[in-house]
Amino acid sequence: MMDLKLAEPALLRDAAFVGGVWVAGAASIAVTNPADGEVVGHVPDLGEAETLLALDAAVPAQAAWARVTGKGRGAVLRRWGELMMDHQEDLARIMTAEQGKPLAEARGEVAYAASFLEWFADEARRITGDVLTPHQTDRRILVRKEPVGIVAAVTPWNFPLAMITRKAGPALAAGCAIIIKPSELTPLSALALAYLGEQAGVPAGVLSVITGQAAPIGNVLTGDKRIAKFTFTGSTGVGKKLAARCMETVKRVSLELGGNAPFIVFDDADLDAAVEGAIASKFRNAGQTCVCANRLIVQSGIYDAFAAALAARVAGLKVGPGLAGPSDQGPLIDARAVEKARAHVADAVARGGRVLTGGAPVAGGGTFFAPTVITGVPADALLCREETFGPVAGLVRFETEEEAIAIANDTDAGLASYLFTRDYERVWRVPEALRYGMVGVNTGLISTEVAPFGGVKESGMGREGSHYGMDDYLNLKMVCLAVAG
Ligand SMILES: NC(=O)c1ccc[n+]([C@@H]2O[C@H](COP(=O)([O-])OP(=O)(O)OC[C@H]3O[C@@H](n4cnc5c(N)ncnc54)[C@H](O)[C@@H]3O)[C@@H](O)[C@H]2O)c1
Ligand SMILES: O=C[C@H](O)CS(=O)(=O)O
Repeated sequence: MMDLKLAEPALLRDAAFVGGVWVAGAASIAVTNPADGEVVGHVPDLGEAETLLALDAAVPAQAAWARVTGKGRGAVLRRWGELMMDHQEDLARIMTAEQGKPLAEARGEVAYAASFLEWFADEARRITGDVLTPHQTDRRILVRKEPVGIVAAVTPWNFPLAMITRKAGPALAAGCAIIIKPSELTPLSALALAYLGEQAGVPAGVLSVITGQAAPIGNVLTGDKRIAKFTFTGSTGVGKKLAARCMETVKRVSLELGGNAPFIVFDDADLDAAVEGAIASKFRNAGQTCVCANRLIVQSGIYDAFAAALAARVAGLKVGPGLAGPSDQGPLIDARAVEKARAHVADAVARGGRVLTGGAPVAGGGTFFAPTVITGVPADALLCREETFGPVAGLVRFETEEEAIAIANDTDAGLASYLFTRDYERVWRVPEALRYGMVGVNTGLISTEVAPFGGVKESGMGREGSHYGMDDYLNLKMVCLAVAG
């Protein structure tokens, strides 16, 4: 088993957090490092029974938590975020070991994840309602905002901490309780987060983290009527299936699903800025982010210069295990991810694409794939139709702005999109024409706790982060009072 060299070894948990109790369970699941297959730790293989225990504990705990003042709830969230930053290095080492991202990226994610707890610590005291102008002189109308109740959350492996705090932050700020099923690939980060939440003063039952087989746990989280809201971050296919099941008990549902981001470079773009933006957007987390540039759509006049400059930068990216020293890119999460990247490259080449750099798995073990640039990619290649979720940049050529927008919008996804131009009218015109939840203009990095994150079309519903992020965890209650006229 790996020695993570943690300053606080207790952060590496081998038990799940069920209703305020650390539960070991009969069987366990090994968590392995994608860089070399070494065992990082073990977590309990829990199921329906333990999920019901968490839910039984959540019912009274949530009622009590909702009676705490917003200021009181905010103080616990703020302390939780502070403890995350106090343990930033340990949390980053656990994350890199189980997910693979370079240590510098993992440190960044710890800070990004903590920023949601800090943000929603403040939102907790700003939950306000309305007093409306009545329709009759003998009536008074109020609108209250109340916590939805018990929340179930299912989260992915690619951002093992941030995708949890982006939900737990607003949920606890609103006065909800939350039961989280993290990805079976990265449960150790989630359990370390729960350990710090307990230390921060999150009451027993308000937070549970259940590890184990997805289906039996998910059946309770999507089917039990005591759960008022279900929030999912993950692939579009799984999200659709789970959301459908939630409708049997008409739960509130928010979905953060897959993307297929266009990255449009116009002739008038700043070439260096566009190349750096493409590196930041395409190759962060080895291309395994939902907002990665998935199609680089480049105008003819700048195409060759952009392709050459991008390929030169990509060829210089250092690939290696995240805990073995500085690197720009770690392994992909598993062999299936490597195969998907390989298939997308093969399809693009079969359709006339030319590999300028990379194009294949890196020899020598682990699930490393060389950062890749391919030119001459047709807009209907697999690379453009599917979310690659790997370090492969395919360049599509276009002539006119109308053509670029048509190519960009030709997908069922609608999460993130990007454009690089120095034409100030185009800066307004093109974002208005793009059918996406988010648009980056002259930047490849758009994610922040202060802005609403989310998609349209089949990329999901609801928003996470910003004051908008509270809406999914609050119900509106109208009160109509008869008073003497
Ligand atoms: N929009 C966003 O904010 C966002 C953020 C991160 C990742 N994603 C998307 O997530 C995907 C990658 O993450 P992934 O591979 O973990 O996705 P995934 O859908 O395979 O898994 C996501 C979660 O769902 C769980 N799950 C799978 N089947 C289940 C079932 N039957 N019942 C209950 N839970 C079940 C998994 O265990 C995991 O915890 C990509 O498509 C990416 O775009 C989107
Ligand atoms: O993968 C999706 C995440 O939301 C990525 S980000 O760090 O929020 O951009």
